[in-house]
Amino acid sequence: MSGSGAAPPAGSAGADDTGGFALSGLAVGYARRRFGRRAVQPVLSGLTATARRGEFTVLLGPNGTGKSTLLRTLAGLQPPLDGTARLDGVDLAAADPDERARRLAVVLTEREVPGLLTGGELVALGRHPHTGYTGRLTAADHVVVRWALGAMDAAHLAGRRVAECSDGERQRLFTARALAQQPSAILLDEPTAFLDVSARVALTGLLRRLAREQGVVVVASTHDLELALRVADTVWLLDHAGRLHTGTPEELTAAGLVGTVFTGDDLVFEPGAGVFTVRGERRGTAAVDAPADLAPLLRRALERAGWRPRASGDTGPADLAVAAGPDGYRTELDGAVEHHPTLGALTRWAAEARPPRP
Ligand SMILES: Nc1ncnc2c1ncn2[C@@H]1O[C@H](COP(=O)(O)OP(=O)(O)OP(=O)(O)O)[C@@H](O)[C@H]1O
Repeated sequence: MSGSGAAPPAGSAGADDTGGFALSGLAVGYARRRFGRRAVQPVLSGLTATARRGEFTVLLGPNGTGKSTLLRTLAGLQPPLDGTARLDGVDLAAADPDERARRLAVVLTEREVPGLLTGGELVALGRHPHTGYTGRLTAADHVVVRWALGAMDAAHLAGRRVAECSDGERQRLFTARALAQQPSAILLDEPTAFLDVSARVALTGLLRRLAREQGVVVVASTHDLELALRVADTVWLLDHAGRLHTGTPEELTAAGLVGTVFTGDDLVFEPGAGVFTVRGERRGTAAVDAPADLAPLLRRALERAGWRPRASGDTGPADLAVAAGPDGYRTELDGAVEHHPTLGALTRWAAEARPPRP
């Protein structure tokens, strides 16, 4: 996904700079008729939050907390059980479909694959809210379609059948279709799910740029926590009890909320580094002496082997001392010095070694 140099052609986005999404006392869930009576199954209730224009808002939460249900409700695809969700003051649940399509693009996880369409034709569908009665694309529409394909690094997929694309390629095309729509707001449900690591970073970067440069409201759910905490302007964090916490990534981290919601028996959140580490057996502390480019790798290898590496600059005593040299790695544990020719050999040794008994 390039997107960086290529500015999208001017569209409707950014026309109204007062708005964004506003949730007020919103309740979302499912209602169905059973034995002639309406049975309501709420998933989330009492949600109050905003997603501003020009900001990249990321929706986080453990499995089954209601992220997709919330996004579908914001998209106007299912009615709220209570309260309102407005985009630029317009209640999308009550708006007519054409009006909604001009304002809002949605990229959901569950979608039918239009098998006979080519990638280019699929992306061109994004222009339909703007093409009027005939549905014919103008030269300006084609420019937008080409831009959207290029922004998602999907120009080479323009002539390929969507049915013959991989999951990741399809994800790019559906996202390009949303870009081609040039909406005021884009909602995306797990947009990075099928993408490789560089495409994930590129897509999140593109979404953030779109928000900033075009004044678009972008709300995306993801399980890609570490990346989300790096790129989001605002986080909507759903906890296990269905409460929605909002703030910047640093605010929610400092309040201990990210750690509380996602830390489990095996996973622990390190607020300073903004990363999750696997909690395992702790063998003891390890001091690392290595060049700056090698030290983080060495620390991570030791940590996976069950040691607790000292932070760089911490010169306090440690159970294990590891020093990188030109011929490999020297370890000193309980007075015994050993030499390990490679990082792999050191890691295997560290996983077996035991700290001195107290
Ligand atoms: N069509 C449906 N009818 C009834 N209940 C549903 C329906 N779809 C989802 N649910 C329920 O709503 C709750 C929230 O589901 P939802 O898919 O919104 O969660 P999620 O946070 O997106 O989960 P995940 O992270 O696993 O994708 C779950 O308990 C789920 O079983």
